[in-house]
Parts: sequence; structure tokens; C-alpha cells
Amino acid sequence: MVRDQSTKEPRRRTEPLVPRLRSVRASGSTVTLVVRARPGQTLDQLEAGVPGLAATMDALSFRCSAHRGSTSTLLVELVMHDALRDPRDGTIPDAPTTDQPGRLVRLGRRDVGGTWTLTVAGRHTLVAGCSGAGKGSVLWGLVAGLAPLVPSDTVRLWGIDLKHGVELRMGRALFATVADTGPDAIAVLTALLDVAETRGRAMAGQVRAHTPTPGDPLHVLVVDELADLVAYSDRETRMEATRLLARLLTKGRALGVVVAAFVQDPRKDVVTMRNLFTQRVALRLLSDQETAMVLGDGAARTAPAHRISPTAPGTAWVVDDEGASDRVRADYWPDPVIRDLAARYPCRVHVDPTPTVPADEDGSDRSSAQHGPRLHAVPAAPPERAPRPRRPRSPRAPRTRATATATTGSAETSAER
Ligand SMILES: Nc1ncnc2c1ncn2[C@@H]1O[C@H](COP(=O)(O)OP(=O)(O)OP(=O)(O)O)[C@@H](O)[C@H]1O
Repeated sequence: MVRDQSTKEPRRRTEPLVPRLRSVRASGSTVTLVVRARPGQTLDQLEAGVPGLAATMDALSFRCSAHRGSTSTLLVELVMHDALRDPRDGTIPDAPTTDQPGRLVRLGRRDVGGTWTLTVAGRHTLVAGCSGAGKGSVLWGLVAGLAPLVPSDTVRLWGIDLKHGVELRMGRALFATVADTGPDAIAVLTALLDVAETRGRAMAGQVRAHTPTPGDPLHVLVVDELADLVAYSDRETRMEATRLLARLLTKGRALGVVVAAFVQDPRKDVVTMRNLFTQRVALRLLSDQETAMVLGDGAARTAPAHRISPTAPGTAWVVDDEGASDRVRADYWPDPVIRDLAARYPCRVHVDPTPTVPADEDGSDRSSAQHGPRLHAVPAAPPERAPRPRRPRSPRAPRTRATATATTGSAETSAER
């Protein structure tokens, strides 16, 4: 028999190579698929098909990762309804979440279920979000998670808030210092660099990572609106702050000196040292370019922070160490709760951001006073200044149910905006 090659060959070549669906599991708001590549297929090819699959299934968002580290099997989590829709208030922790200071700080919820945590120790954190995106929720969640270790000076919080200290002074007693002028901010950065230098010398050849203990703390610098410091202040402050901060970001991590910075506008001319931050959180952003700037190339597709609804402040996208993205929502911290938090966990070391005062020798700051940072440490809580008036805070209830998908391109459309 003569085979008709002209009709059969082309059809065989165009047959799609369908990956094998290994399992499907529904739980809570998510459907989890395990998909195995066929011979010749790669995980990247499988991943490229997930946005289409999610759109077909009307999923709100999706998350994919290599299944148990496999190079041929993909785990796809499709989020079918918005578990993060209703806002939730933060609660003051009674104790640290782990016995490792600065690890697993609880910030809120993940849309695939469970708690959203961040590790602050050993990482520099950049949180970006447009005005009203809810940066305050992430900031106070982070501070609250560390707060139980503040009174024992196992964690020491430093603040820079050049908007007259309006945000950070709400919880002023938690902080060893809050700098609200350019020169004070430079003094704070200089002092923290001194701490890092001193520790670096002491640790050389002994240990590679600092372990916080009472009196020899994990130093966490919280910068509210980074652009005020590195982009919008006077030229001298801007240049010096950028230089000091870049040095701190380069050497501080293993030495127990970390930075958590918050910024509205992540553009390159605003935050030149973006890439020195080792973990990033993208709250609502204004464009897919901003999403890529904060979370990295390709993130606009898998972690579309520019599509977060303005009616859901505190919602963010994060990308973990393995490149998997997560939609999360921070708990909300009303002003009275922040004040209670500060009253419950006051910092007992006051650092006076006046560069002219000589270093303290009384041993109250073993990590830094020995080698004389330019700031003055006293073993007492600072006198509380009356907080300056700020915008009233009250949680925004969502206006409509989110119908958006992270995948279709038409997301969070008319109903939301
Ligand atoms: N997690 C949250 N849940 C519910 N509502 C929130 C949440 N976070 C913030 N909000 C609401 O959104 C408002 C704006 O939040 P926030 O002040 O934190 O934004 P922001 O990003 O710091 O803005 P800006 O840069 O303009 O100061 C709050 O006053 C509050 O009403």
C-alpha cells in the first residue's frame, strides 16, 4: 500500500506536546496542580503556559514553582477566590515568633493560605508602593514583630523619617533614635557604619554571621520614604546619605546591621541602590515598569503589583528566594494599637543623634560604645514627645468584590478603578 506522506507528516509535526497532569487538589481558596513535562519539554515552557491556564480557569492569581526542586515537574497553585479581600488588624505579639531574633516576622496573610512572614535578620528589605498603598502596614507589622526583643536590647530599632518624623513618632518609644533632619540622618548612618566596622573587626576569623544577644543587638534601620533622603534632600545630604547607605547595604547584613526602607517611587533616579536590597516587597505600583524595577524582570507577568486594587491597601506581591511569587496582605495597624505597642515594648537605650556628643563608656551599648560611635547611648527610655498630628487612619473596606485576574491583562478593571 502506498502511504500518502504529503497529508500525514505535517499533521504529526503540529500536534501539541501536552504535559502530563499528575494531580489536582482543591483546598481553601486554591486549586493545586502538579504537572510533569514530556520528554523534550522544559519547566520554562510549562511555566509559560500557566497564565493562559489561569485565565481559562478564571483564577484570581497563580503561583508556580518547581515541585520539590524537580527539573521536570511544576507545582501550580491557582487562587480561585480572594481570601485577602477583608482587611484585618494587627495584634500585638506577646513574644517573638522564633528564638532566632529577626526571623519569621509575621506581617499578614498569603492568598494561598497561611501566614505571610518576612525574615529581617541578614537581609535588607525594600518596600515600594504608591501613595496610599499601605506602606505603613508593612512598616508597623515589621516593627511589631521585632518589638518583643526591643526592651532587652536584643533588637535595636533606628529610624529615619524626614517627613518631620510623622510616621515613626507614632511608635517613638520603640526606637533608640528617630532622625528627622538631614544631618541627623547622616549621623545615624555614620553610627551604624561604625557598629558594622567594629563588629567586622571583632568577628574576622571568628564567626561569619553575627548572633544577636541582649546588649549586642540586631540593629534595624527603618527608613520611611527613602527618596526624601537619597533623592529629594539638599545635594550635600543626598550625596553623603547615598554613599553611607550604599556602604551599609554592602557590608551590614552578616554583621547584624540591616535596613528596611520604604519608598513611593522606585525609579532608578530615585533609588539608585535598589539592587543592594536583598528582599523586596511590591505594594500597589503605578506601572508594569515599576513592578519590574522592584521585583525584577519578568515579574510584571507573575507578580503584577501594578494591578493591585486601590481598594485593597496593604496588598502586595513578593518573590521568594526560589523565584516563586506570592500575593499577600499586611495586617493593618491603627494608631492606638501602635501607641500600645510602643508603651509595651519601650527601647531602653536612647541614642542621641547629635554628632558632637562623645561616645558613652558605661557599657550600656557593648556593640558600639567600646569603639566610640559618634552618638551617645544612655540606658533609659527617651522622654516621649507628643506625636505630631497626622492623617487619621481607618481601614478601607473594599468597594466591590475583586473580579480581576493576575493573568488576563484586563485585571482589576472597571469595577475596581
Ligand atoms: N493593611 C491594610 N488593610 C486595610 N486598610 C489599610 C491597610 N493599610 C493601609 N490601609 C488604609 O490605607 C490608608 C493608607 O495607608 P498608608 O498610610 O499606610 O499608605 P502609604 O503607602 O504609607 O501612603 P503614603 O505614602 O501616602 O503615606 C490608611 O490610612 C488606611 O485607611
